[in-house]
Amino acid sequence: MWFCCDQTTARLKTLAQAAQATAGDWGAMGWAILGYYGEKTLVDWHFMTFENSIAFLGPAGTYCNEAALKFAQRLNIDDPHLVECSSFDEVFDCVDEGATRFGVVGKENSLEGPVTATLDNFAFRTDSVILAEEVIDVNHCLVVHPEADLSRIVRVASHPQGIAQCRRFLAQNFKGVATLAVSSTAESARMAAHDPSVAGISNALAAEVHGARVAQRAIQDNSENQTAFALVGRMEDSGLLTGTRFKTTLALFLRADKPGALQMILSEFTYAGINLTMLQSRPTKRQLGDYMFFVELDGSIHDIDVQTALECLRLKLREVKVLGSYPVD
Ligand SMILES: O=C(O)C(=O)C[C@]1(C(=O)O)C=C[C@@H](O)C=C1
Repeated sequence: MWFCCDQTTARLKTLAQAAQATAGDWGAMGWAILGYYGEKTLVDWHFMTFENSIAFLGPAGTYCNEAALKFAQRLNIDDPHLVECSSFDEVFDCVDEGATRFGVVGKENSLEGPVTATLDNFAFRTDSVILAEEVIDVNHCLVVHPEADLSRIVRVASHPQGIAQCRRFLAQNFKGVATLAVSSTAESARMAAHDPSVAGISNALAAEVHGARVAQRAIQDNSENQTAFALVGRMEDSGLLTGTRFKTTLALFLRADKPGALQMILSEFTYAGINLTMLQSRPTKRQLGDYMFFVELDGSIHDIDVQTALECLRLKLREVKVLGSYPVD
């Protein structure tokens, strides 16, 4: 059921949550914003089925939204019920609390590296796992109010990753202008559409959805800018998607910090002939100087060589947590 209303997206979210609370056993209400035109919002209102629900970083038009639609296609979900969240933490909460079956979070960017907040969620907060990976091309635009004068911009807003990926452009074109970190790139487009003194960094779709104007395209420091997103879900759903190429992501916790600990880990992968695609150390959050490692490798936990390496590591480490073993195409 579609309808057009004169409510803001924030107010609609409150209404949708109230409807969900009263929906009871016969299913929750779901809704998706199809377009936002000034004060009017075109809404697709439906009964949400848990099976088709995907939480993503909103509002509409984020790169995460693009990834969620690609995952829906791979899952053969024709009418995904997309649930908008304001952070990746909230996406994890949706899946963990059973509000949605799936969630989509940023995992790694080709310019800025691993999304550490996502890795930390997997290592320390959630029992959900990575079910699949989808790589999205990131083409940032400078987006402004339709009547904005570029010389009067006093703030450039975006997701911290968006700002970091356009550092050179900002230094050359907005020297001395303050930057503002907001929850997503599309949120910065929404802000720009309402305030001529604020510019946003987002894709062209977000500008169109939220009523902003694209002032300049391709402003990222490197044209080869891509972000890998993870489909997050319960362990029971791993294996739902199949593919020809697999990756496995691990969180490795040492028994004790000692010389050669990292070399010992790496040598297990070398002996098993496994190619690593990412290595990241992160604080264990127990005490200063205490670190654990995230490792991503080519292969599946069903491969004999991966199983061999994991068995050896389990003998030597305090914990080997498999964050997911999933198809990448
Ligand atoms: O803000 C968005 O549009 C997002 O989907 C988040 C995100 C990220 O987490 O890195 C995704 C891609 C870009 O790298 C910038 C921001």
